[in-house]
Amino acid sequence: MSGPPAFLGADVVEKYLGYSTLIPSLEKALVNYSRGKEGGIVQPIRTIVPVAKYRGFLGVMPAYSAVDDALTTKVVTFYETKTSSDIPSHQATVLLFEPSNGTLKAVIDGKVITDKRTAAVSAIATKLLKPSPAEVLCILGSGAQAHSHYEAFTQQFSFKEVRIWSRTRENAEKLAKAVEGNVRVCSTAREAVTDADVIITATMSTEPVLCGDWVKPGAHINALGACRPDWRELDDDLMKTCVLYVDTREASQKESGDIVQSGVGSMFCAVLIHTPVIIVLR
Ligand SMILES: NC(=O)C1=CN([C@@H]2O[C@H](COP(=O)(O)OP(=O)(O)OC[C@H]3O[C@@H](n4cnc5c(N)ncnc54)[C@H](O)[C@@H]3O)[C@@H](O)[C@H]2O)C=CC1
Ligand SMILES: O=C([O-])C1=[NH+]CCC1
Repeated sequence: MSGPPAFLGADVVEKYLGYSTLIPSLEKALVNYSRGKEGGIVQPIRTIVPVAKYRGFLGVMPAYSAVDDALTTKVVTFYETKTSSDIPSHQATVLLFEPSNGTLKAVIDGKVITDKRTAAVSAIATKLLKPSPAEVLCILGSGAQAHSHYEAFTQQFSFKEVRIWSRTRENAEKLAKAVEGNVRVCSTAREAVTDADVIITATMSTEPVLCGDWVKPGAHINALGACRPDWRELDDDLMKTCVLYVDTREASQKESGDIVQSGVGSMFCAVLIHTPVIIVLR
């Protein structure tokens, strides 16, 4: 009889899950996922259970990778309004199983994984799609995803200027103080995105926070916040004049409010809308 599962807490995940290994692993996982059956990854569209009474959601995200021989499920909860400052809006746990017999091998903190894997996927897309030169980075939002994206993007790229906007200026200033490097806190989203080459929208907004006519043609946008069909970050103008890239066609057409509520088009700037990609732990 195998022993109890290992427990890997947030501090361990934070220590050992670095972008230098995470990004190449995710690049392989994304390629394998995109190859369909040949890629050997089974990752059905996640199940989301609304907890309407509390404006929350429970997400269950199973996956099996034949190439890694890894069987896992992430369980995530996320709430539109925080009940207390010390409980994050998003909490997650990853369960890792022995694929040959189903034994639970590890219980792993999923919050740090979620923060880092989402930023890593945005960085992978940005590496491929950003304009050249790309000198100005703008982040809309100041929460956990904004922070992880800041860390990943300032490690992976060298921007001359980084700007942050948040609906609560104080939170944007807190993030700017918490990170290394110069950050300009902007008073409006429009000020932050004007002439930006790479834009990250990482808010939990249900209405657009980024308008097409603010965006420089050719800019690259990583839009990750609107992961419910009735949430939005990007306005119709932007959605109808962009080249749209998604990591998961089926999931994005079901979950992304920016896609569900607006439809898609094609023009200059590239937008990555990504829904969950589970990382396969080695
Ligand atoms: N695409 C993906 O794979 C993932 C997407 N997400 C989504 O990304 C978003 C950000 O996640 P976290 O940073 O973890 O959340 P968080 O709670 O740490 O931060 C949320 C940010 O959004 C801002 N915000 C909330 N309501 C807003 C509104 N109405 N207008 C403008 N700003 C608003 C908050 O001020 C805060 O800066 C969420 O919508 C989350 O569901 C999170 C994880 C993965
Ligand atoms: O992938 C994920 O864990 C989530 N996507 C949106 C909320 C949480």
